[in-house]
Amino acid sequence: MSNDPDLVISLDKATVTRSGKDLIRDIDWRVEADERWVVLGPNGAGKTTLLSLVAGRLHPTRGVAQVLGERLGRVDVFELRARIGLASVAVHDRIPGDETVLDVVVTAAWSVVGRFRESYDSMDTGRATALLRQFGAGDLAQREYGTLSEGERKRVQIARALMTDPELLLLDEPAAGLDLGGREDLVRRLAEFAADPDAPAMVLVTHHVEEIPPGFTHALLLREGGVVAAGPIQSVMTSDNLSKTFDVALRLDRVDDRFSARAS
Ligand SMILES: Nc1ncnc2c1ncn2[C@@H]1O[C@H](COP(=O)(O)OP(=O)(O)OP(=O)(O)O)[C@@H](O)[C@H]1O
Repeated sequence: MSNDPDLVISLDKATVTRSGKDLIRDIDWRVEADERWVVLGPNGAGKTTLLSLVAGRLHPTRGVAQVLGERLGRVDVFELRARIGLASVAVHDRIPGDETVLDVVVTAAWSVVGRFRESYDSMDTGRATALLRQFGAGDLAQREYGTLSEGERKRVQIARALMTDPELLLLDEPAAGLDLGGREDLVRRLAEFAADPDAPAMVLVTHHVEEIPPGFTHALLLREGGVVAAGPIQSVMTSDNLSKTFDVALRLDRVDDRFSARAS
């Protein structure tokens, strides 16, 4: 086991098998504290499975998975999960629709400390409000979560994931379902956040190269449960690698730190 304190994720030949099928297979992956990764791949490639693994929601069937220095399968995942912020549809499904947005964000802290409180600490409320503002959802604090649009919910989920000041932030398709203006606004906010040296290590899953925020440092391309390429974003994000990943001839363009792709 590595003792490198900056190593946030360390997978060695990690494999997750369900119903006789390898959903991800022999994944070797290292993520350091100051890195911001994008995980890209087509439908069914295993992106969500990989994210669930590093979120401590799954154990590897084979191989070794270490997150924040703890080996999955050997550690109390409840404590580990408290150190990880996860924004995903799975989290959304557990949020009651009649809860106010502010409650949705503040209660992330409660579940971590594992105690019930009748009223908020003003520090919690202040932090939640600041996070909602940071991700463009400040005006929504008093709304019922169930009444929000998909794009609005995504912003609230990110604020909730950050409420506990996690050491690792996992974002599952944060821009999915957003309109063009909403996507561009969120990409800009994520880019600003990624540039903050105090921000946690990040892993962002997406299908679309347009959703990669500038400043993201590394990319992992997945196809059929295996890694096509992984490493610094400049060397991994090529037309060749992208074509292999999506199994279609693609041309990748990069302008001002933003990517776009089309069939070639
Ligand atoms: N419990 C399970 N048993 C069998 N197959 C499963 C199970 N869970 C997921 N799969 C399959 O594993 C593959 C990888 O799923 P996963 O959700 O990780 O992919 P993904 O890259 O996130 O896909 P998408 O982009 O469509 O969300 C898919 O083909 C899926 O149908």
